[in-house]
Amino acid sequence: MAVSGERDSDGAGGGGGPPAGFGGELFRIAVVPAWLALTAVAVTAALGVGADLPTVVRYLPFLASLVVFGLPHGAADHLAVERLGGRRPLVAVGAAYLVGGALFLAAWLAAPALGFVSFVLLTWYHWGQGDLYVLLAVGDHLRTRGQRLLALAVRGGIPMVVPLVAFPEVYRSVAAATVRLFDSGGVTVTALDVAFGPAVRVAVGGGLAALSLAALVLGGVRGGLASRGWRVDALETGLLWAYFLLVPPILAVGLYFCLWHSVRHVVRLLAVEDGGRSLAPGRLGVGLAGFARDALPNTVGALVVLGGLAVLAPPEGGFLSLLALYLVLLAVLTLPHAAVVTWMDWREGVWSVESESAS
Ligand SMILES: CC1=C(/C=C/C(C)=C/C=C/C(C)=C/C=O)C(C)(C)CCC1
Ligand SMILES: [Fe+2]
Repeated sequence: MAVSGERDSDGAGGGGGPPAGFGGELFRIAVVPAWLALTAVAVTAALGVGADLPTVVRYLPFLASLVVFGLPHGAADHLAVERLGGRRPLVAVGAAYLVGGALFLAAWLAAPALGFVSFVLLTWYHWGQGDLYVLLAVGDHLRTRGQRLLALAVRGGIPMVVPLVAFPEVYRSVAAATVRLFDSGGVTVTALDVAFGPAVRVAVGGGLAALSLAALVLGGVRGGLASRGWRVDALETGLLWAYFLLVPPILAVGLYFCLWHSVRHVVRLLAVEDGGRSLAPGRLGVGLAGFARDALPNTVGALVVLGGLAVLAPPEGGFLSLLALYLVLLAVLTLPHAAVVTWMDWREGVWSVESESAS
């Protein structure tokens, strides 16, 4: 695996990578179950079963994410930094959350439409980096930094762009609801209207499709079509495209957030914690219980911040407006969380390649 092997003694930006054997455990625990779940939902949607799904069902994954995997997945960031040998983790991570979160909130207050766009771009980066780590753990077809950047762009882009291509009305209503929290006149959402028109949708959808193909062609050339990494990549890229094209987006993004992105991150944290011992068969329950304990205080803290946000930007009532409020919370938390994960990536050697001459 491209970033596997022993972690450097100081680990600083070195070619550490996921602990040995992590790829196999990650695959068994986090990767395959998510494939099965998302495939089942996509097939159900394709068959038209559940076309008239009650509204509440579409919102259920986001509701569940308040306590299961979603919101808690970032709540142990300070421990991850500590376990990877970062100095003064509580102070550093606490400051990142306070300063980063406050800055992002200020941006939402000053320019809500810009806040929404920045949030989508931030999620694009963060969900892309999450998948890049997993791809490096399960295979070795991403040999160069350029390929890794491309993989990040494709994997983060699918959940953010494909719903815009397939369900522009829902996308627009989510954007409008977040903007309305801060601007009751609703004037500023019209600034985004061009993004929901056919020209932009065809351009970004076509662009992402081209990037997806380019990433897979490059990966196939470098790693070989029979390599495990390439096969996983190709299967996941195809699955995610189909899933986000078919499944109503609030349901699709909510399920992806809980079952795909967050589960992968939690498994990464467990691997970092004890070199993957708690991922062994029969020990997972103990590992997950430990994670739940670690994440509990900050998850409760995040829920308190959600209450504070509700006072600052009162939702209108109704599921959409409540989701909008929750998305603002996620935005404010994701900026520092993505910064922490970027540090973890650097520490674990995600961007170090054996020889750039190979690129
Ligand atoms: C709900 C939803 C959207 C946005 C969701 C986002 C941006 C979620 C981000 C969550 C994060 C960053 C979680 C932490 O890892 C879209 C695509 C605009 C439209 C469809 C419905
Ligand atoms: Fe995350």
